[in-house]
Amino acid sequence: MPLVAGIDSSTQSCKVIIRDSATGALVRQGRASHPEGSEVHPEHWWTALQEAITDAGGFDDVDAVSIGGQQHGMVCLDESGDVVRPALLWNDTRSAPDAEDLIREAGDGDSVAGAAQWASSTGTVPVASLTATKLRWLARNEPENAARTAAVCLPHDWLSWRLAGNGPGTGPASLELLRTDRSDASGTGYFSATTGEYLPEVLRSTLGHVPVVPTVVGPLEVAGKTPGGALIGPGAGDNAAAGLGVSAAVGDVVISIGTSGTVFAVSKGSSHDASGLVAGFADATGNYLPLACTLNATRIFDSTAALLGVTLHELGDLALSAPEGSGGLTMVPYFEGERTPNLPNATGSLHGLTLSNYTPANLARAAFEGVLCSLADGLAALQAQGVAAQRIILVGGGAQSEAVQQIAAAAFGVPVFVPKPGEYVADGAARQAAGVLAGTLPDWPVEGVNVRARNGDAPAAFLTTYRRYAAKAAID
Ligand SMILES: Nc1ncnc2c1ncn2[C@@H]1O[C@H](COP(=O)(O)OP(=O)(O)O)[C@@H](O)[C@H]1O
Ligand SMILES: O=C(CO)[C@@H](O)[C@H](O)COP(=O)(O)O
Repeated sequence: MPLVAGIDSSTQSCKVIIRDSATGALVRQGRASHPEGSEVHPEHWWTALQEAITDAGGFDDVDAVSIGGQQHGMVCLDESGDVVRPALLWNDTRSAPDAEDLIREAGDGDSVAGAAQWASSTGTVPVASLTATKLRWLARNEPENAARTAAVCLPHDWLSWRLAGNGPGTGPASLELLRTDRSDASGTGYFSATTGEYLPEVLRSTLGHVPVVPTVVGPLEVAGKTPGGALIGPGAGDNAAAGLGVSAAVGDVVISIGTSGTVFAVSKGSSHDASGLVAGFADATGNYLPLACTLNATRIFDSTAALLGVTLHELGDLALSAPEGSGGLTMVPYFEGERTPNLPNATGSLHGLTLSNYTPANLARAAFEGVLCSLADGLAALQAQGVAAQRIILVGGGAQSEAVQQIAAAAFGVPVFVPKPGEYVADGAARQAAGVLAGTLPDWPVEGVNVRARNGDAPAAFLTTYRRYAAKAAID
């Protein structure tokens, strides 16, 4: 049977999965790390992709490949195809004032009217994560780099273009070969998920001119070919790819716990949340993907484990040894500022300390409860937009932790399904590649376990306490 490859070029690493296109059986896999930071030169992603492909045994026998990538990152190319400056990533908050300006401008000085206008035209109210706000930042702070920018694309678009043999020095004609898909384009702020069209007026008002942007190809269309002859699929934003990887259907809400925390659902209709909590993205199949994204997820576990001098596994054990509610400790995890709610300058906080509850176990549990409560707020925002949540599907690196699974079930108040450990973004990309080969998406099995909260399906009391302190953080 033909083999297909799926790639997840995420914030922290690059993962390659090779599967049998008919059965979905795992054949080989590989990975490589990305550098830290919210400003990264795309060449590092290309190097990591080469390493991960080699680690996975190469692509010589692979017939089709698709890439899922971290969303929103601003990749600027000059006329010759060279990268103009390091990419600003989704978690870089320096363009927060530009997001505010864009909202105010759309409402002729009235931010409420401006937010409604953005929600209606693009589906999403701008925050610092969106590519459009980064373009405005570039034009304002580095006008010479903005003027040199002949094309703008996203991490997955750029990697697909490199995989097709384009790159630095391939010239202006090669810029016309940039391809993307609707799911990733919908996270730029200069594309309407509803009409499927770019908004050149937004590009002009942010960058100062209209650059080349990747052509948007259909869900199973061929976007190019590798020099070795493998078909390149359209790819997708990583969240949309994860939706494909777990075969999410209407009624499922996927919660991904990685560097970002995301809460999203496949929906038949577009969403236009003027409050800005829910982004009105598109999915990778022709439907929509209303999504709430937080900036603070597994890095809170990483930093708490480092502080306590334990491994992540030990951190989970410690958390599970503490009582629900962490003995009265509450962590609001806005360590890196926050995107949902939109508080780019916020900091994290720890509340309810007493001499008796200040223990490693309570601190560990408070970190998990804080992150999962912030995602419960994202879930509530989706539900407020009319999304039905019959089941949560938990994915991402953090989902492998038993503490995350247990506390998620208590915080969300909805049955939780945890697919067996895997790389669901790369799997979704591989499933898309198989669809490109066959003309239709294959049905690949998704095995996993159901996790129920000990106290049934009512959200736990610690969520109420968390919300009180999170509201305080919003006022501060
Ligand atoms: N047992 C665990 N407990 C908690 N977190 C974990 C565990 N195993 C992995 N992780 C977290 O998973 C994260 C990586 O997840 P991943 O989804 O690959 O991230 P990204 O897609 O953002 O690069 C790491 O930051 C790590 O903290
Ligand atoms: O900004 C968003 C979604 O809007 C993030 O979900 C990024 O797409 C990064 O994802 P991870 O690397 O954390 O998986």
